[in-house]
Amino acid sequence: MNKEQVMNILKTVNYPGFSRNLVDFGMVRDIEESGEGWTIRLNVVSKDEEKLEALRKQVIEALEEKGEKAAHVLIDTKPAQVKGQNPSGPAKDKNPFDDQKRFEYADHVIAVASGKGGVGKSTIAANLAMALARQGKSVGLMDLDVYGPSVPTLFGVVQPPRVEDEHTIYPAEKYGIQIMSFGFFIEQDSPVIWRGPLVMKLVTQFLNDVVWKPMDFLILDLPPGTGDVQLSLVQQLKLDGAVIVTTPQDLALADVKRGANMFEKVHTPVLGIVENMSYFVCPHCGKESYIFSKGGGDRESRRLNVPLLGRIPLTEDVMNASDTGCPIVESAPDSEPAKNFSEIATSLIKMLPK
Ligand SMILES: Nc1ncnc2c1ncn2[C@@H]1O[C@H](COP(=O)(O)OP(=O)(O)OP(=O)(O)O)[C@@H](O)[C@H]1O
Repeated sequence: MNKEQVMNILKTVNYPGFSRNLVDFGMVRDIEESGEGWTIRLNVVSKDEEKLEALRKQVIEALEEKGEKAAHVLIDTKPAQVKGQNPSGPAKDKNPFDDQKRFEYADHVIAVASGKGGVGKSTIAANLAMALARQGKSVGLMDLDVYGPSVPTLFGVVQPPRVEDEHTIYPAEKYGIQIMSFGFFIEQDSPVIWRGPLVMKLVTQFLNDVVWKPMDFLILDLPPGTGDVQLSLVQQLKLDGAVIVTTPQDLALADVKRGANMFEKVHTPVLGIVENMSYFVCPHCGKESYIFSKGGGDRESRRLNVPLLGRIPLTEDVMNASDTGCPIVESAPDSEPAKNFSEIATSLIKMLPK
């Protein structure tokens, strides 16, 4: 057997919890043969000894199944050196955000964020992408919500991205939007704790190894919250700005401030706030009720001195549209929520001229 054939065997070994193999993840560093058998060197950034041991076992078993012997499976757990990076690390007095890279395939990159989960961030990101597309913009949507990647469901994507090799991945496409999502690569019931070490690797791949068509806007659906994961994600590339999604309750609004602070740390302007589930529209009589509270988004936007880009009502139709894989902007473009999304898109286009 030669190295290429061993590499093919390693392609059958998925990283625990993921539907992607070690080779596609770029974890295989070296394959060598000695009199004793094969020595496989992997690079896996993880401190979870139990998982690393399970991985070693999987590699050994996969080789044995094909009649080959693995003499050593060596796993380097230090982060791999990124090409072109100074090996001694950044100079002490340098601002780390000076290294943020511009994403070369999009004129503008906008992050959609929320201080906490469940406020409808992904619904907003998906409909915003659609609303921009309906105004003639070419759009990509990158779902980086490692905890609950929902973009494939929101768009009803059945055909996942085509992975030609480790460095050639074609994004999925639906309603003219280019789509990449953690959801295409993560097994649904895999423990969240296993996902952490791979987040940055996937983001790097989404940015460098995906064959994107040039686009006007790239929308990032960030994971909810304002912790380290979010911070390191937005550190990866230069954003034009962020849209913070909130609901009108005071508690959710407190998170808006945290979100704004996070973006300030990475020198990213907050383009505005979107208040979701602002009011309830009765499906029978059309009456509007402010079931949470009224005017919270408005107050918060004035306090932070950023625009309130728009309010989206809580309606059955918004939810049903998402559940059936066709965002409301596409399924009912004349509906009130769709019109509100369209106004938000118009504001963003004005804020970010070509
Ligand atoms: N304006 C709305 N009207 C009715 N339902 C909505 C609205 N916005 C979001 N939803 C529903 O609320 C649920 C949560 O929405 P979504 O997944 O977009 O939230 P999220 O903030 O991205 O959540 P996560 O914590 O998973 O990131 C979904 O079932 C969605 O259809």
